[in-house]
Amino acid sequence: MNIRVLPEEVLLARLPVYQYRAWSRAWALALRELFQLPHPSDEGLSSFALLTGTPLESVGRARASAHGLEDLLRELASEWERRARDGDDRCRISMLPGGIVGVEIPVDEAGLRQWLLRYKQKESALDRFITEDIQLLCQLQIAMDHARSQESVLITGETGTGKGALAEAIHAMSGRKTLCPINCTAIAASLIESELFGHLKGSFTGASRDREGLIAAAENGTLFLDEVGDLAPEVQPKLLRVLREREYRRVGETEVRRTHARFIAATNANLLESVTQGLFRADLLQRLSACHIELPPLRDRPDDICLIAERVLKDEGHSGLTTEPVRTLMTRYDWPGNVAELVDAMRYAAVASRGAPIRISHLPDAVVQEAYPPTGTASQILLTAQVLNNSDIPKDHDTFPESLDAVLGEHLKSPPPIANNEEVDELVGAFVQLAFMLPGSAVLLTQAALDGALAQLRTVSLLSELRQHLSTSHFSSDIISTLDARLRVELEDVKGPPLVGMGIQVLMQLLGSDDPDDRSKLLEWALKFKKVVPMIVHLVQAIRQNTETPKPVAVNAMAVQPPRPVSFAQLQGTRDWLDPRNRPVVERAVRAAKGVKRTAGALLKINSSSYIARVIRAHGLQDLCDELTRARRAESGARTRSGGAPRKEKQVSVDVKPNDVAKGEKQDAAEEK
Ligand SMILES: Nc1ncnc2c1ncn2[C@@H]1O[C@H](COP(=O)(O)OP(=O)(O)OP(=O)(O)O)[C@@H](O)[C@H]1O
Repeated sequence: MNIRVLPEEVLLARLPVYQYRAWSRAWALALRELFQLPHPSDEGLSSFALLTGTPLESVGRARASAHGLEDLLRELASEWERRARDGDDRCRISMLPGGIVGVEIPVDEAGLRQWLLRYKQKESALDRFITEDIQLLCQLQIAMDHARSQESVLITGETGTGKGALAEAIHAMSGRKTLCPINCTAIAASLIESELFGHLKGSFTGASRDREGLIAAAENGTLFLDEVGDLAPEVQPKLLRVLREREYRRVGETEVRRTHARFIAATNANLLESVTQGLFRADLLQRLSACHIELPPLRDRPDDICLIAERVLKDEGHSGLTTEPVRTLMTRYDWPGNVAELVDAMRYAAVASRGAPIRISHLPDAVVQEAYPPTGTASQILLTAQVLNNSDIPKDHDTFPESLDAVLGEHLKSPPPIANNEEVDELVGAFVQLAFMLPGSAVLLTQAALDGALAQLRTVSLLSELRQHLSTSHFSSDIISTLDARLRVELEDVKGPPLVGMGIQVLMQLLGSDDPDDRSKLLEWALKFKKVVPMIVHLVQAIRQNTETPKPVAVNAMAVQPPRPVSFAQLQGTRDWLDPRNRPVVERAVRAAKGVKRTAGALLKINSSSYIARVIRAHGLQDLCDELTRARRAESGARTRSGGAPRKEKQVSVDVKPNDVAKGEKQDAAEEK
């Protein structure tokens, strides 16, 4: 339904208007559209209401407003009837083609202004309430019907559903004088009585002068008792008396006073339950709820969410919600804080988006995290991976975030299956890559990656990687500190034999810590970092190569193959040979070598038997070494048997004993320190 009321300036500009022939009783008609038009005539200005005969459809918030217009039309019609009875033939009600009916009543300018003002008051009071929910519309209608009466109104509903706003609207429509609000929770029980009823000087310690209470202040106005469920039990009988007898006494005074205030109370508590528990008087509840309005929570009227959100955004000077995924996400969220929370979230999004269309990443974290299933579950990781793998979304900086939003929105409609650990690991890699690709817009993904990474020990390096990335991109400091905290916890849990290496350095670099305590802690952690050192080394290399702009680097050693040394020569002097992926290179070298120790010693330039022991173990080369030793022994034995000069056997250190390893590692650690 459309309602248009021309602006006052136009109304008063006396523009020409139509001529009419037939008439009908305006208030008997169902309204569809109404205009007020000025009608200049010889006798002066006429007000003109134009309506269609189409039945009123009970949709939209307009219904509540229409109620106000119906009143106005009724007034116009009865005014017309009265004047027609008085023989004023300038009053006309006309039927236009298409069932349009006009009511034309001559009024002077002051009269027109008065009508307009009254209409505007009615219109604007409930205009704040945006809803297409039939239940809420009915409640607003009750509010409107009872606005002008004397009876008390009780507004109930969850926090943020608009109880305070409705109390104000009822007061505005009531035509009463002042609105005096009091929050029954915020005022101490000892003070509330004097606050409400007033007191006499000296009636209690601190009462240094006479004071009128709020009931007196709200004379001929409205007293709004917010959070009435918290009203102190000792005050309840006194308030009951006011409601019953309209009488009260100031504290310390015997004189009985009368009040003509109207009472509106609101609460998010279940007062019936409070009555059962003996916290609230049943008779007071009954008096307060002469008219009871229950505001439904936002989650029960999902269609309102986007309507209200758009209105808030527009009020903030934003163009409004634009993408479907954002709408989907917002309707998935429960909005425990109801409209108040929605209003705050939209104000936040309006700022975060800087005028651009609202995307998922512009919404507050709480909304996103709640609406998407909790990150860190395998299913969530898998979900996003499916999205990444199966969709044709372009992964460029400009369009990717929106298209990802769209695809995620689509996937959210069906719950994803559970992933196994390997999938998780792969997917985490994908996540992190995304985070690299989308600086400033992948908070959701990054958090998922973080949680996914936590699911597996061997992805500890991913955490470091993420940390590095986050610090160079636009993520909020909150996310970074969350990540730091989790990284620390995760590192604490890393088990395994100690290992010296670049881990210490790398971790310090990644965590950027100058604190000596932190450093020694890091050292401890790094010493445990057997498994991930190769990855960290790679990471550092990558970071060094990309100091200016962090590019998408291969972050998950399992999911994405980083550039690796391909020849034995490239392994020289490095510890990359511990990386399992280098096994073929190492194996080739060992096979080609005359002795394992010599080969390793010569090529890797590491004078530590334990280190060699580790490479053998890391690559599962024990069998190969045994085989080589046997072959060499056989060869030298054959040479001796054939009478050749016995050659001095080179020691091939393949029989690695556990003690050797431990000893060597300790030695390595000492050297490294
Ligand atoms: N249907 C609605 N359309 C638009 N805005 C609304 C609607 N309902 C509530 N609001 C707005 O939501 C905000 C919160 O409303 P209000 O403070 O009245 O809620 P409340 O129920 O009194 O909250 P509390 O229980 O926390 O006191 C206000 O800005 C109000 O104008």
